[in-house]
Amino acid sequence: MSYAGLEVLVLYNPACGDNTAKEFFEAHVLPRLECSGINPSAVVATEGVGHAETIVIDFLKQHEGEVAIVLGSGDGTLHEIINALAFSYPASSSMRRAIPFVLVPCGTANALFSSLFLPSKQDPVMNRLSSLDAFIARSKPKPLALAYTSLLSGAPQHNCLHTVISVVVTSTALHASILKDSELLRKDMPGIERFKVAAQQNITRWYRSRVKLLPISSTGVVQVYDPDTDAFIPYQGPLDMSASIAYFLSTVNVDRLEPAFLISPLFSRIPSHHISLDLVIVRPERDPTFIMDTPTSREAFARKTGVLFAAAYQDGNHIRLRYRQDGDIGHYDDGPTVVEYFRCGGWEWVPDEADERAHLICSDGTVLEIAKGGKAVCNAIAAIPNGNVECLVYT
Ligand SMILES: Nc1ncnc2c1ncn2[C@@H]1O[C@H](COP(=O)(O)OP(=O)(O)OP(=O)(O)O)[C@@H](O)[C@H]1O
Repeated sequence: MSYAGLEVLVLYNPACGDNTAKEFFEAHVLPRLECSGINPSAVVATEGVGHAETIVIDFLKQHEGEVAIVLGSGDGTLHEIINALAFSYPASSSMRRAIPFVLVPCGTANALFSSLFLPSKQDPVMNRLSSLDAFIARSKPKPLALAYTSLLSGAPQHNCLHTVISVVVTSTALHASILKDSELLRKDMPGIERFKVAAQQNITRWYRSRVKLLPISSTGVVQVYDPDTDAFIPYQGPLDMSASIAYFLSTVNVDRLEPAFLISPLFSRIPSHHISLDLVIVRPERDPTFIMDTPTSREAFARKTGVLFAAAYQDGNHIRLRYRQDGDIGHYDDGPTVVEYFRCGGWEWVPDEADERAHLICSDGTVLEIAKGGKAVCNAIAAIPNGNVECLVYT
């Protein structure tokens, strides 16, 4: 296979994960490219937040032909780049460009990489080079699905104040709180343990909100996972719910947020044939022993959330947990599921004005805030809306 005419940008974030991207690129990535006869047009290290966007946009302006981006980072840097392609890349009606990414996981969680590549090789270095090897072998890159979220102002106008695209996760509630608080711990805890510490800090919070589930646009249906049949079935419940919510998280492209934390395991086990996202919700009010929202009931429920997370680390087993009549949770044959696992076209989240933490929203680790009285609307989409760029990944 020839690489003639292909312009390769090698880009890494030296500050992601445990700060070793530079060493990894110098020791493994650059030599491998050289051995394969691929001479990058540029090798650049990011210098701070937002720098990756500028580098990529400038590179694309300078190189109008076929390109590939070898990216050493976590999910956050990829998120920055995709949002720059969506919102800062100049519109050109004449040319639609494919931007394939070669992912070299150097970040903290690397959710996308860990979902795409299950560890198959003995050698962890070789595992990290899997996307690079696919690129060198010139395999066909596959398109990335996206979730498009609009943050709207309050009624009656509902003006769009901000839009953001996620390539991994869009969440509110506990996960958004974890991401907000874990960032403060990054310096002392470069690894995934900071997510666990932040989870403990937030485990007793509930979030008051109105939620609307949006159907998959090609079928008009919202699906829910049925553990009895181990399949998705049409959801017959109300699409609109007002509730206290402990956990609310949707994913595209991934079944996990960390190599072992399979929060949306059905993404890979029961693949969707439509443009959709997987949505995991935990509403404590489904607990048969729930009477009212008090500090004591939140404390008691926090233990169940702990069990649920532990099960997510055990091959995504949380989706089969059910309540017994006495409120105990386990892998029982009947009883309400602890998790509601939906496959839908999107969702709306309208936080209760008085609940400040319910206004947080996380998009691939970036935490944003919904305006007072406003709402967030998230939709699964196949491609960047301006239609100029298609994002792909070598697998
Ligand atoms: N030189 C730099 N110094 C400090 N921060 C940087 C630098 N370059 C990029 N960044 C920022 O680092 C942040 C984190 O990067 P990234 O998401 O790639 O890694 P991570 O958070 O460790 O991994 P993950 O998202 O998989 O958990 C990004 O928001 C990016 O803007």
